[in-house]
This record gives sequence, structure tokens and C-alpha cells, in this order.
Amino acid sequence: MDDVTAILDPLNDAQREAVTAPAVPMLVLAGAGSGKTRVLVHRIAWLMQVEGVTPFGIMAVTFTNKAAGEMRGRIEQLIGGPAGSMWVGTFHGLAHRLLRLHCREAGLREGFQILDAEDQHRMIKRLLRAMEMDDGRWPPRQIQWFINARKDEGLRARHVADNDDPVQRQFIRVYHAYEEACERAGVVDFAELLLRAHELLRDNESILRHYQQRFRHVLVDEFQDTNAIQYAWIRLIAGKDGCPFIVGDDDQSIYGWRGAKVENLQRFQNEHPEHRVVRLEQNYRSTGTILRAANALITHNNDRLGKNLWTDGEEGEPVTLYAAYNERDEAQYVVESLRQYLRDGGARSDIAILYRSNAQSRVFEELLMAEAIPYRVYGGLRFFERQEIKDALAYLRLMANRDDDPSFERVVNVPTRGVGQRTVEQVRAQARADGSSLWKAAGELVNSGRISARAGSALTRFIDLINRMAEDSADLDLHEQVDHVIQVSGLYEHYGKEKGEKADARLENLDELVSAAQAYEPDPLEDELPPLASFLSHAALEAGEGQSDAWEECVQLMTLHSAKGLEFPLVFLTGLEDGLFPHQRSIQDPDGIQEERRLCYVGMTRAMRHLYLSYAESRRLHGSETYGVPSRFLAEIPADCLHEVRPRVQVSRPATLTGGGLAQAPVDGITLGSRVHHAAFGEGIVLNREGDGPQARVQVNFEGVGSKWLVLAYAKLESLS
Ligand SMILES: Nc1ncnc2c1ncn2[C@@H]1O[C@H](COP(=O)(O)OP(=O)(O)OP(=O)(O)O)[C@@H](O)[C@H]1O
Ligand SMILES: [Mg+2]
Repeated sequence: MDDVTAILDPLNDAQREAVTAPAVPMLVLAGAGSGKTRVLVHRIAWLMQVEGVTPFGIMAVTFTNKAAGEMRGRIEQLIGGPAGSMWVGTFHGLAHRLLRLHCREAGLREGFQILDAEDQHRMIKRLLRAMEMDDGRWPPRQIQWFINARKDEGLRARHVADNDDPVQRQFIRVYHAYEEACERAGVVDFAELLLRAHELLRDNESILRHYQQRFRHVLVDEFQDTNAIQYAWIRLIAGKDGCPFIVGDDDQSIYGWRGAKVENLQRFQNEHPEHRVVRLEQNYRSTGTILRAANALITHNNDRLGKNLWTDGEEGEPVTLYAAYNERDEAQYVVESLRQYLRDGGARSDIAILYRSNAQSRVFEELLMAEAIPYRVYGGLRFFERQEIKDALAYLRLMANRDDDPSFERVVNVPTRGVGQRTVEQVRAQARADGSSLWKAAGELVNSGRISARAGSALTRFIDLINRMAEDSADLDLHEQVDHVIQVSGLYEHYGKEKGEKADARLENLDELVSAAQAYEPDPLEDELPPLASFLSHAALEAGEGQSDAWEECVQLMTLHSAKGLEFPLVFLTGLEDGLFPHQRSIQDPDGIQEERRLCYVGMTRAMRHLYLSYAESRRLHGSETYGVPSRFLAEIPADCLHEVRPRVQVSRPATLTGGGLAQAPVDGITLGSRVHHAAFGEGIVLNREGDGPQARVQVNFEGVGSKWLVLAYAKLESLS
């Protein structure tokens, strides 16, 4: 019974109860860090080793590909062998697999490609142009949001009730046109993956029966963030007598803005009257102080299912609160503190810097780069979403499926080859007239001789290029194929012509794409797909998650949303200012504030040993400067959990200093908080300024040598801000 010991020993009583439960619908409802994900993994091992379920009969759904990878790894460790044919993945990943396996029944062509958010946006813009709708009046983003939200609710254009609202009517009209365009191009957006997989199961009795019989065990992590279509999907696969094993935490529901329905937790209980609930109350992740701070914060929300979370771990140190002068000072403080942690022997991968919105990462990145501390931006700098990568992928996609209109549009004139806007417009018109793809329309136009000779030959060159590349690379290995396309398409040369660091980075990225292709191992369950098609799907599905190699040795930067489910010994939760966090959009709306508070709770509970909170009195973001008020959430954390660190030098806000030295300051660009360079001392931040004219003195905190007073006239400071 060794196996059983290995599975049950590392669990507490409540966890054991859940892991060994008989086959009834199960809900594990518990707070952060209480071992929900651990229970799910051990439950799978239990099913296999004790109940004799084969991996073939198990489906586990998690929130990110990274989490899915980790889960598979942990299961294999526990059972001491490969998890083989088990389906472990994200909703999107699993839906995609279903559609690949049954593309005919799903009404898709074999080589269908995935449309990411940016492609989708471009496509909607093009449709608006074709429909002669002004995109100032009909913002494409809003329409995109409308379409995705309907799909998340399970509604196609024809299902959306026509109503009297003229705006809605137009949106619905675009939705119709968009569906047709996707159909024609053989592309599927993210929301469509789920919707179509749901329809596939719903409308194909035999397929549904097959999967219901196969997956007697469906397990879902982070259930509080499922949306309507995901819920329906689970319900279908689990069937009437299935016993889904669901884990979640209502306090961590943070995707309401994307259609997630925390009510699904309640609904699950109502729809499975015979269900059992297990609550886990012991937190194993965080110190007593961190937990107390997070618990206090979340009690400010209403309508909670209610949980009591405790730890018998140590109290730990207080949560540090740093009031930064501005965003640079904040970043500097964070980097200094993490350097101290590293000097004390900590590992880089222990550290996470969390923020509310992606744009905040830049300042941290700059400082980390300057200090040569390796870091990774998770979910922000999406590798597969970068311009040059998407260009290369568009060539590859077009080679795999000539009807892929978004890819055609993207690269028909990149690099420039004399296919002007007018020509593209003619191709579009032809495609509209024939109801065909752009590729076919281009061929048609060239043959018909209805375009100018110059445009005709430019188009012909493009068509020949794609055909030739497809032919020449047909027998190459995947990475050689990718390399071939990057070179022959002219992309490499094209980006090489750009100047400076950016160009270098783009070329590096293109090289990296070749490496990614070389390292790519197709999912063993999808090996019937040609390697290129499989790689392209992988690229589209992974895009949201950034690069994962060399992950281990890096400081990790990510938004609060992507930190869900993860844990780190040292966490910096930054940018705690009203308007930034809670986000401006939510401030007027009580539900919005509650969701932001849950997000803050998620952030705080990522920390195992050390938690730093920070805000900046002034912040330059998106190109404008704002003066922030400390986030209201800070006041909700008991003072005795906090250790407040004031800025190193007390400074008043520049707004109050007009008339003093600062009024003239912009002349030399040296203002409080700005970043400067000194020939001998290196870079630093201006903390103070006295006087004006030749006598003006400034106090600068240099990264290397600390704080110094300098006479401006002699110091020859160079402003870097
Ligand atoms: N019984 C236990 N004994 C020791 N450590 C445990 C136990 N249960 C869980 N842990 C550890 O506690 C930490 C949190 O566990 P886990 O990530 O499974 O929690 P969770 O409830 O899924 O958290 P979240 O809500 O953030 O997703 C992990 O490091 C895990 O290994
Ligand atoms: Mg978890």
C-alpha cells in the first residue's frame, strides 16, 4: 500500500476526505493557499492507483498552460510514470483538441487556424470598412468585446435577439458579417473554440456519448472563474450521472469583466443535489501576518460564501509598505530590496513583481536590465504576439491554408513589394463579389487582367512566393521550414534595416522563433496533425503566456491576473493607488470595487514569506503624470500587520513647490523624481532641490554610491527622464 501512503500522507484530514471521496459530484470550496490544487492532483493519483481508473478516462482543466504543465508533472511524480493519454489542459486547449479531432463534424476545415485577439480586431476593422461603417462611430474594440461576450454566453449572431436599440442592431449586423468572414477564411477565434466545441458535443449524439463514457472523471481547478459556456461544456461532458470534481474559491473570482460567473459555484450545488462540499481551512502558504492582512482585506466584501482561513505557521515579519515618491523611486526601492534578498542567498525565481496593468512593467524592466538581473515578463511581452513573430507566422499560416484572409492581409505587402492599398482594396472587392477568399480573389484578378500591369505583377510575385516557399520547404524539418520562410520572404532583411536596439531585438526574436520550432514537441495526442499546423496552433494558444524557457532563474514580472494559482517566497505588490488599483473603470461601481478587492486578495496571498506593498505619490503612465492617492485597500489592512517605510528623504509634492526652485526647473529638465546621469557617480534619482540659477543644488540618490548633494552648475547632470 505504498502508493496510498504516498498519496495520503502529505494531506490533512479535510484534504484526505476530498481525495478519497466516493463518486459523487464534489465541490472543494476553500481559500487561497489551502491546498486546493494539491487536492486535485492527489485526487487524480488516487483515482488511478486506488480506484484503477486509466489515464484515458480522466480530464483535468486548469486555467493556464503553465498550470496544466505543472499539474501533469506533479501527477507523473506521484504515480511514478507517464500520465499518457490523460487530457490535462486549459478550456481553450481542450476545446481546440476536440475540434481538431472532429473538425468535419464541427463544420471546420482540416487546417483551420486560430485567430488571436489582435487578428480579430484587425478583421473587425476591415469588415467595418467594407460595410462602410465609420470606426470612429463604431469602435472596433467595442464590437469585438460585444461579439466575444455573446459567444461566451453561447449566443451566435442569429441568436442575439434583435432589438430596437439601433446601436445593438448594428453590432449584430457586424457579428453576422464577422461569422461569415471567419467561415470563409477557415479561422476560429478564442471564444469560438469554446462555443463550437460546445455545439459539437451538443449536436452530435454519438460524439457526446463517446466522451461522456470516456471521461467519467472531470476535474476543474479555479472553477470560480468559469463563464457560461465553460460551465455548459463541463455539464455536457460530465453528463447526467457524471461526478465532476470541482475546486474553487469565490474570493478569488477575478474575471467577471470577461464573463466569468462566480454564481457557477452556487449553480453547481443547485444542479447536483447529491453533491458533497469539502472545506479546507488551513493555509500552508503564507506567514500568519500575511494571512491576517489578506483576510482582513477580503472581509470588506459582501456576499461571500464565507471561509475561515488559519495557519499554524510562524507569524513572520510585518508586511512592508513603501510610499514612493514616483514610479521610478518605487521601482528602485523594489529592485534594491530584491537585491538585498539575493545577496542574502535567495533565488531569483523566488521573486515576483506584481502590478495591475501591463504598462507598469516597463520601469521595472529598465531598472532590472540596468542592474543585469535576469527577469521574465509573464503574460505581458507575449512572444507570439510580437509584430515580427506574427508576420513570420502569417507567412507560415498562409502556406498551410491559402484562404487565411487575416494572414493574407497582414503580409501581402510586408516587406513592401509594390502591392498598394488600392490593389488590396481591389482584391477585397473581388473577394466580396465572388464570396471567396482574398487569395482566390487575387488569382482571379491577375487572370482577368482587370488590374494595372504593375499591380498585377506585384500580386503575382506574392502568389508565386508563397507557392514556392511551400513547395521548397515541404520536405524540411519544422525549424528549417521556419528559417526558410523568414529568410526567403524577405522578413529578416526587412527588419534588419530598422535601426538600433529595436531592430536587434526583432532579429533576435525571429531567431528565437526558429529555436522555438526546433524545441517544439507536438502534443502526443495530436500527432496526426502535420508538424507545421500543430506548431501554429500551439503558437496561437500559448501567445497569452509568454516565454517559458530559462524560467527558473529569473525574477518574474506579471499582472495580478496572471499570478493566480502561483506562489512565491517574496512578492512585491506595486502601484497601490486609487485609480490604478482599484482601477479607474471600477471605482464608480460597487461590484467593480469588490472584484478589484478580490484581485488584491489574490495578489497578497501569492506571498509565502515576504510581502511588500507600494504606491507612488506621482506616476507617469501612458505618457501623462498623475498624483495618486494611496489605494483604499491599504486602509483595510490592519495597521499592526504593516511596517511603513517612508521615502528615504521626505519631499513635498512638486505641485506645492511652484514659485520655488522648481518653477524654473523644467529648463534643465532636472525635477524632483527625475532620473539623471552623472559622469562619475552613474545614475540616480533626484530627491531634493534647493535654490535656482547657478547656485541651485540638488540631492541625488545614486544607485552605486548612495545620496549626494551636488551643485547643478558643476555637476553636469544629464536628464534621463
Ligand atoms: N497538507 C499540506 N501539508 C503541507 N503543505 C501543503 C499541504 N497542502 C498544501 N500544501 C502546500 O501549500 C501551498 C498551497 O497549496 P495549493 O497551491 O494547492 O493551494 P490552493 O488552494 O490551490 O491555492 P490558490 O487558491 O492560490 O490556488 C503549496 O505550496 C502546497 O504544496
Ligand atoms: Mg490553486
